[in-house]
Amino acid sequence: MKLRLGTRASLLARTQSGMVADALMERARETGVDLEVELVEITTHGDISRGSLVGLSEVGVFVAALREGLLDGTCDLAVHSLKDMPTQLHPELELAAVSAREDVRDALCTTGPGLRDLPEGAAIGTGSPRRGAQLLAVRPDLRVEPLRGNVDTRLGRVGDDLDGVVLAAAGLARLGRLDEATELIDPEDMMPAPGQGALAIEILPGADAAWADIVRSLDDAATRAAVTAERSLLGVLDAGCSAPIGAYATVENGQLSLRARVVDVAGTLALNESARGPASEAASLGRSTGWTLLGRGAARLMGRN
Ligand SMILES: NCc1[nH]cc(CCC(=O)O)c1CC(=O)O
Repeated sequence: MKLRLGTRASLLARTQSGMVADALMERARETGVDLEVELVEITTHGDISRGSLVGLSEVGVFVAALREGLLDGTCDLAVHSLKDMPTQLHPELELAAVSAREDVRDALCTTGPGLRDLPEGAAIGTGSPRRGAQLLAVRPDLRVEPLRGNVDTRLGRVGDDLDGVVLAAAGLARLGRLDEATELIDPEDMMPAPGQGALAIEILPGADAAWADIVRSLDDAATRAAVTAERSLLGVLDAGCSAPIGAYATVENGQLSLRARVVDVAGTLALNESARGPASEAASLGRSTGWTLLGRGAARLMGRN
């Protein structure tokens, strides 16, 4: 049978979607299921909008159009960067799989120097308040400049009007351009975004076809538990991918370790929390850590009240 996989049109999105399509066809071959997967490009509001992420009122703009494609039958499955998904799951869709995570770190791309040896006052591009604030926490002298556009456009500005840019290592890796990272920033210096580096595959719920089970077999339990904790925390803080919040969970022998950080956009104040517990309790661990951060003044730090 032939499946239509809905994807955003950017090179990164098509590359990620192509990897999922290949993985599905490989699994199908292994299990003797006849399966072909073709990419269907769907244009999203997020690809068109030019403003900074902060200016976008809707959380998950990158995701909404793909979901529409699923619901109106344009595609059978949709691949999203999990980082871009709203913390609330869609009530009419099934999150069938969370893929094994790529490198979760943020990558600093410069003409040579690392974060600690950039020249005084260097201009670093990022549209993310989370990245901007954490850059300033390490190097208060840096100039954080707004940055949008696809990976190629962003990298093209390094050594042009910017001294560097910060991008997700996962995106660079998938595009085969990880060698352009000057430094993979230690999560202690730059806590990644909740869900960074993982892909999500959504389908219409309850599909009992053989293909749906193949999609579900791509799920990586450890990654799912980790991102569940991170996203539950983000949900309690009532925030999305443009918030100055980092969270990073790992799972080892069924034990989940979660670290989280809320920063003010100036990078002068930060709240750090960590928690450990069974991976099976991922959601409640994330929520309770979120409540702890709120109790310590996270909302005020984010400029809410
Ligand atoms: N918000 C855009 C976005 N969503 C996911 C990724 C990277 C891939 C990933 O995190 O899995 C990116 C680009 C970036 O942050 O540099």
